[in-house]
Amino acid sequence: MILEGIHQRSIKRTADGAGACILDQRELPWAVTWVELRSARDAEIAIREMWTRGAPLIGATAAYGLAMALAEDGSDSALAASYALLLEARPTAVNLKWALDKIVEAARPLPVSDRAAAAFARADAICDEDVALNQAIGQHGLAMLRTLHAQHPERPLNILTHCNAGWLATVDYGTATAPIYLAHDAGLPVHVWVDETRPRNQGALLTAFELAGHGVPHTVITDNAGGHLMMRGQVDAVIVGTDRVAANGDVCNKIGTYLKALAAKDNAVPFYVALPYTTFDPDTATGADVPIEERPGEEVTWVAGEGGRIRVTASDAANPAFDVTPARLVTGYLTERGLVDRV
Ligand SMILES: CSC[C@H]1O[C@H](OP(=O)(O)O)[C@H](O)[C@@H]1O
Repeated sequence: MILEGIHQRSIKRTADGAGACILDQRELPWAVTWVELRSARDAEIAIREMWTRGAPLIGATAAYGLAMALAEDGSDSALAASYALLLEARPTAVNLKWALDKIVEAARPLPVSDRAAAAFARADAICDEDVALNQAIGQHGLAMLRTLHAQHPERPLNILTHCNAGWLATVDYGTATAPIYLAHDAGLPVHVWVDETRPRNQGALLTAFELAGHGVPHTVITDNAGGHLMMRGQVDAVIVGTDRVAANGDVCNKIGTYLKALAAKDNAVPFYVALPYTTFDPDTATGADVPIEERPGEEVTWVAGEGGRIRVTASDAANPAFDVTPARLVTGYLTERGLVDRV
């Protein structure tokens, strides 16, 4: 059965306060399965195997993972080992290192006996802040959508999005989806073209789940249809999330984003990137310097489906999980501080 999901917090402290609960997103939309993480290793596995994913949510999950490590062993050596373990879980989303560094900053100056409590409190604050950041992105995005809709008040606004940058990629609300949720709730008529986003289909499986749950009109499309729709004037704006924006404004995001940006440029469709400050990486000069995760080829040759997975080819497969969209193709960056044309 295909379920629908109204937005909610996608990560929570366990009832005993000693762990973290996450949704196992590999099961969506067929099942809503909450999983308890009880150690840094649990968190590392959940991130690496994409039980939980999305740049800000990866950061929040790693933050709790490091807090759990400190509860087990608060020593400097254990902290360093768990930091390294979690940092290696996935290389591209800068939020992972950002969150781990915040936990170290909060805990390391304290006596060993006080470190775990401070780390859990900081992880809680990272989650609360992410929700507020995304709500602010949503408000600024809503203003932008109102301006766009004023150009075509007679019909809904058609927005195209890629992958999942929704509440399932963050602690709540999402980044690219926050303006969409707020527009829908404010009565601004919107329709979303949802890129399926091969090979893991985060769009078809997760974004569709989210939008259906919120009652937002949407249509799932193949990744290759976006350019055609833009050429036919059926896309008013593209809004995507990001895993890392470099100092020069280059945007690293799910594989296929760059091709959408090229099509948008060619068809004069505004291309917006929604991000909180935690996804901006001033220490990485350009997109060329961002580590691009290479995931297992099996994600290309096997397809997840209700009741299991089917193999679609016996061939080898390459699976770069992200690409880089040059800043020159970005119309604007939708941040918690507003819509800016450069970062
Ligand atoms: C709001 S960040 C969402 C970002 O993360 C996704 O990657 P993954 O599903 O592999 O974690 C994708 O790049 C989204 O744009």
